[in-house]
Amino acid sequence: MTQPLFLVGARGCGKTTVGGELAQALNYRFADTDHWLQQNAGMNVAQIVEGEGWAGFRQRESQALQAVTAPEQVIATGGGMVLADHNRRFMRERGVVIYLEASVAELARRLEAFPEEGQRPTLTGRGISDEVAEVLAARDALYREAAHHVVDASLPPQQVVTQILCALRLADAC
Ligand SMILES: Nc1ncnc2c1ncn2[C@@H]1O[C@H](COP(=O)(O)OP(=O)(O)OP(=O)(O)O)[C@@H](O)[C@H]1O
Ligand SMILES: O=C(O)C1=C[C@@H](O)[C@@H](O)[C@H](O)C1
Ligand SMILES: [Mg+2]
Repeated sequence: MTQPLFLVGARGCGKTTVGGELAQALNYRFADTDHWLQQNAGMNVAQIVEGEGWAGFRQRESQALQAVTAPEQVIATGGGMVLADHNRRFMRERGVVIYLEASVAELARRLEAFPEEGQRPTLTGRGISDEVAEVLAARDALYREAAHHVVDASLPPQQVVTQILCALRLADAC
């Protein structure tokens, strides 16, 4: 199997963290669309949104997705990558898409501990817990629609990696 692997899910579900460990386990390269686009723009997400609005950011993240997609690549996407129908279709057609599912409580706990405001400016103007609940309610169906596999992302990163390897039939002890 050499297809790119796309990790999707809400802010804080662990796409970046798990993606790096998954790439190591498979000896694949790792790319993160948020990191790619911030480097390419010379601005962080908050600065892009301030200058270009969310519409400008969304355009840049679609470009990032196209730019980093390659064989033997694990790709951590931004939490809103699935909003565009063309991104969902592109990921499903070009590779294997994995939804890292976690509860609102778990996501809010992680985001409160590690807010990284430069990369995660507010989406709704609400507090973290209310925002996570509102955004997940709106997007959960899109993550599921995009995904070939759903894994439990509330477990420690190595266990999430194992679940993914099992879903891909790349591990023996599942
Ligand atoms: N499986 C896990 N168990 C415990 N903590 C985790 C886990 N995965 C990630 N974290 C922690 O949660 C925080 C958010 O993780 P990460 O940045 O990987 O999420 P993300 O899905 O890439 O978010 P974003 O959509 O904003 O890019 C990090 O500080 C990370 O250490
Ligand atoms: O959930 C979202 O819409 C976002 C998640 C982050 O990964 C970044 O892509 C950005 O902050 C937007
Ligand atoms: Mg990330």
